[in-house]
Amino acid sequence: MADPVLEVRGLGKRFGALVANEEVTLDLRPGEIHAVIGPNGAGKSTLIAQICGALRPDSGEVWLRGEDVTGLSVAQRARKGMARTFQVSALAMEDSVLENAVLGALGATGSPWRFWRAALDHAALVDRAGASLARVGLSEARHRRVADLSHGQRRQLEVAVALTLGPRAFVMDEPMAGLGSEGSADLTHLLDALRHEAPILLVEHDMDAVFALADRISVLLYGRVLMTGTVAEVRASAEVRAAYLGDAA
Ligand SMILES: Nc1ncnc2c1ncn2[C@@H]1O[C@H](COP(=O)(O)OP(=O)(O)OP(=O)(O)O)[C@@H](O)[C@H]1O
Repeated sequence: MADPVLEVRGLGKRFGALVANEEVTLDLRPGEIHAVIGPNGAGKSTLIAQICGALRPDSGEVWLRGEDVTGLSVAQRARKGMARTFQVSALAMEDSVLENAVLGALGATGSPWRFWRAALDHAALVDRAGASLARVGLSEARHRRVADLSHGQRRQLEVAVALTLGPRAFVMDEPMAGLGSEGSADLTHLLDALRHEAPILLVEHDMDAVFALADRISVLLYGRVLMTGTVAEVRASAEVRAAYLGDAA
C-alpha cells in the first residue's frame, strides 16, 4: 500500500475537564477521500484545527508526507502543501474571481501580500490562476465580482485558490454547508475528480455527499474514533447507527 500523505497519530486535546479529542489516529492515502463524521460536539472541528496547526495538541503528532509537522504553524503547513478550505471563507468579495485566484497564486510564492495588485501584471501568476479556474469550471466567470457569484461558485473558487498552492493534501471543513441540491451535486462532482490531484480529508454532515465520495469514513464520538471503514462497513455498523446515523444509514 502507498505511504499515507497525511497521518494523525494519537491526537489528544482537552478543554479543562472536557476531552475534545482522545487518541485520534487516522491517515489519508494517495487518491482517496477520507471522511470524518460524527454528531455535533464529537470533536471534528477540534481535530481539523489541530491537523492544520490552528490548535496545539496536548498529545500526539501530525505527519505530512513523511515529515512531523506537529510544531509548525498554519502558514508553514500550508507551504508544505496542506490546503485547508471552507471553514472561514477568505475570499475578497469586492474583487474579481481572477484577482482572488491570483492572490492565492501569489501566496504560493511567499511574496508580500500588499503587492498583490501589481501581481496581476505577472504573467506566470495569472497563468497559474487561470489554470486553477479552468480546473474548477470558472473560466467564464473570471471577471465577475465574487460578491455576485452563487454560493456554489464561491466554493468552487475556494477550491481554485487552494489549487494555486499546488496542494499535497486537502483538509475540507463542511464544504457542502449552505449549498442547495444543485450546488452540492456540482461540488460533489468536483471533489470526486480532485482526489486525484491531492487526497481529501473531508469533514461533512451531508451524508449523501459522504456516501457518494468517501473511500473510507472515520466516525468520531465523544472525541474518539468509534470506527474507520468503508461506506458499506460504516453503514452496516450497529454501533454507528445507534450513535449517529440512525435512519440515514
Ligand atoms: N475553545 C474551546 N473551549 C472549550 N471547549 C471547546 C472549545 N472548542 C470546542 N470545545 C468543546 O469541545 C467539544 C468538541 O467540539 P468540536 O467543535 O470539535 O465538535 P464538532 O464535532 O466539530 O461539532 P459540530 O459538528 O457541531 O461542529 C464540544 O463539547 C465543544 O463544546
